[in-house]
Amino acid sequence: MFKINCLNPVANVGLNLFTKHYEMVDQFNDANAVLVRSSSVHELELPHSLDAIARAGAGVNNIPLEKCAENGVVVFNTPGANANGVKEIVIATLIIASRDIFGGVNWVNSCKEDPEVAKLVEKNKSKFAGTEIKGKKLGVIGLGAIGVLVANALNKLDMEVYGFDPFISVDAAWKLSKFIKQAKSLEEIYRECDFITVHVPLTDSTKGMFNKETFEMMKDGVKILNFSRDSLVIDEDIVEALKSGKVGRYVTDFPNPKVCGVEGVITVPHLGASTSESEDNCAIMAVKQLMDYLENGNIKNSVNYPNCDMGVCNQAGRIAINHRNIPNMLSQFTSTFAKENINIPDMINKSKGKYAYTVLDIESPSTPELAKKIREIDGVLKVRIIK
Ligand SMILES: NC(=O)c1ccc[n+]([C@@H]2O[C@H](COP(=O)([O-])OP(=O)(O)OC[C@H]3O[C@@H](n4cnc5c(N)ncnc54)[C@H](O)[C@@H]3O)[C@@H](O)[C@H]2O)c1
Ligand SMILES: O=C(O)[C@H](O)COP(=O)(O)O
Repeated sequence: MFKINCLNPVANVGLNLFTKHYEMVDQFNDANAVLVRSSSVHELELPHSLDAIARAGAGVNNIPLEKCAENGVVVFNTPGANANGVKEIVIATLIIASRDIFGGVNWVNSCKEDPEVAKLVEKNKSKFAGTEIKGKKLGVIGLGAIGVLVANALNKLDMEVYGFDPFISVDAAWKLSKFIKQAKSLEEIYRECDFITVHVPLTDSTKGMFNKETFEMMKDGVKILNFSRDSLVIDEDIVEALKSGKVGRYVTDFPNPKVCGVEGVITVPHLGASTSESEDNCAIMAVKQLMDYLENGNIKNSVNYPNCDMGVCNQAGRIAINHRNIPNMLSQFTSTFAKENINIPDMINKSKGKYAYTVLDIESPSTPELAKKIREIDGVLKVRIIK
């Protein structure tokens, strides 16, 4: 029986995929696998029972990836599963940011008792006039699952779109419209664009990428959309830039006390992926990935271990080993089986950075004694008996 803990509510359509071999548990400490959305895992102690964490979503900055890898805990996310939800809210708020729609709506609400409201509207509407997005330059930073959809969609709405992503995947490049202009540097985006939308993960290198110096390079009145992560932007600097008029509007999905209520800021309560379609997609993908890992040892869409697919085991035994990516591991594994006179008809070994993963199919059922012998090899982080 596999024990599953949910740190956040996850859509039922995903949870319903768990079979009778799974049990939902309330405690993180009892779990073999955990489903999470944006709750932080950083403060939690990882129990020995824990084999995997699946982030039903894209961003994994709420999970200690290295600590998990060191403990043989595979972390998954669900690439692209909520990208359309984010694309749609970016389009909506980009248009909202180009006109004073919220200002106008709030003003009309404040006139609701006035019987002359219709006349007042016609007299005052010019105060809330804006500009169209057609023909304006949009910079899309990060051309992954979301960035590509955003770039293509807003180009179809007649914006002149510039994309920047030095690490663009082949897959994303295939999906990108030929009408998207390739910016050679971030500076080009900053200098050229009327609107800038950012779709990169929060990492040490992207943290604080929007700051005093970068705002100075931008066009006066530039409108910035952040549906990625709070800490990509230095709050004090953007508040200053809004006050001076350097930045015209700042749309953020990550409200915090420094930006809430500041004039020119449009705060959205982290709604990018909060559509039933995105929530369902993420839950289904996360649960399927967890089940395949727990039942077969296969890894798909992990952010701290390599992908690995051995299919379903049709041998007597299967053993899965999370280990360091260092010399001489494979020979130690195979010689352990050789000493027991156990044949290995099939195996796979993959690595990702400092970590590696090996799955061995063997001609006799795996035993706890065998697993213990493998676990004692220096560099082994976790051993699981799959069969
Ligand atoms: N607001 C929401 O609800 C919501 C929903 C989904 C994702 N997100 C955030 O959006 C981010 C992107 O999501 P995604 O699904 O598109 O991820 P993704 O991994 O498909 O794409 C990220 C892209 O950013 C690029 N990149 C990385 N560093 C870069 C840099 N310094 N400059 C330019 N490009 C860089 C990568 O090459 C990749 O193509 C997530 O990491 C998450 O933080 C937010
Ligand atoms: O990274 C993500 O996928 C988003 O920020 C969505 O987060 P959520 O699942 O908490 O809505």
